[in-house]
Amino acid sequence: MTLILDGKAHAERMLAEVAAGVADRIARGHRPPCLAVVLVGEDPASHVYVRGKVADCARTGIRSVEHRLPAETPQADLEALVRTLNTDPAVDGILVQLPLPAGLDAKRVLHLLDPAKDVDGFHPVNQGLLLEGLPGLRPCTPSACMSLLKAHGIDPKGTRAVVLGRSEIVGKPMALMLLEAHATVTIAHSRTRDLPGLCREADILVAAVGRPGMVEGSWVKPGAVVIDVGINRVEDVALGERIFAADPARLATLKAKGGVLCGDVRYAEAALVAGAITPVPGGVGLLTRAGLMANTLQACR
Ligand SMILES: NC(=O)C1=CN([C@@H]2O[C@H](COP(=O)(O)OP(=O)(O)OC[C@H]3O[C@@H](n4cnc5c(N)ncnc54)[C@H](OP(=O)(O)O)[C@@H]3O)[C@@H](O)[C@H]2O)C=CC1
Ligand SMILES: Nc1nc(=O)c2c([nH]1)NC[C@@H]1CN(c3ccc(C(=O)N[C@@H](CCC(=O)O)C(=O)O)cc3)C=[N+]21
Ligand SMILES: [Mg+2]
Repeated sequence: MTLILDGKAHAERMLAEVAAGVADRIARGHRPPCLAVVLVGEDPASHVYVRGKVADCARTGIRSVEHRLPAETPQADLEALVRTLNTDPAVDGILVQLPLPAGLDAKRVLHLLDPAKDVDGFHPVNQGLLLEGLPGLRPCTPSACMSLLKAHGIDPKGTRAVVLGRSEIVGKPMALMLLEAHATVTIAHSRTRDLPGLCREADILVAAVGRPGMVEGSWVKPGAVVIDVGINRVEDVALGERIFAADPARLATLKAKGGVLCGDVRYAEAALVAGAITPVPGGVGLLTRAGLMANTLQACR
């Protein structure tokens, strides 16, 4: 039997814990934690994610303040906003939604953040603390994945872990956290040779690539734990017919609605082989949001 690692259920547990922490602070006379969300431009997916984050704030008692800027905002104006939020004592956490519109330099903005308010864990100081194995604000997606493993009694110690993707926000920090948990970690990327063969050696396989259905069932070692971070919208029916060969319901939805969400893993195929697997949607995405709430409470404390 394949264990479905239910992100929704675990996100609920994480949110309940944050809500209790917030309530406790308020009961002790503190103001609620406050998260400032900076959203530049009109990327529809970013708007959906930000709406989700604001909803999670409301649920946990965290105050959220949205700053929406037009896509044409000059770099200097965005940086001025970040400086203002850095020094605003009413703001505990700052999230600059990525990707930024073309023409804006995300790295410069992230380096400017007060590390103590960097609830995404993207500032070099927080990255450095993670590298050193010290406490700090850690990236939400990989920490939520670790929390999900822990909640299901899955201990990475001694296992072979393969992380597909080496981005600053998912792949690299995920690999560091698995390493910290005593896995033997391989990081793969677009230049890696024989990806299928490498994946077949993984006891824990994390896919964070951004290519719908890239990981086929035949790439998964029997009994492996599969964590699918990818969130991709598939609209192309020809692509859907390939990646959803084992998933007629998903293919039907794609045809009926003109689009469907899909991870980097072919869920229906992989679930037949894996010992445990996260679905998309209903997996890591919701946990990332819950992780952000936990980081905001931590930043406030
Ligand atoms: N669930 C959640 O909360 C979140 C989900 N995501 C999703 O996760 C996915 C990855 O996001 P992110 O890390 O930001 O992506 P990036 O685009 O920043 O990085 C993608 C990584 O995948 C590698 N890659 C791309 N194509 C291939 C290939 N054909 N074979 C092997 N490796 C490949 C790239 O390699 P190289 O470095 O060589 O270019 C790169 O390291 C996306 O679908 C994104 O939407 C992201 C953040 C949070
Ligand atoms: N500064 C910054 N921090 C981020 O954490 C960040 C970001 N920028 N840019 C984009 C990625 C992506 N991301 C997701 C958050 C929630 C879901 C989520 O809630 N997913 C649900 C619903 C998916 C849907 O309906 O679209 C699910 O998987 O079930 C997904 C993806 C955060 N990111
Ligand atoms: Mg990226």
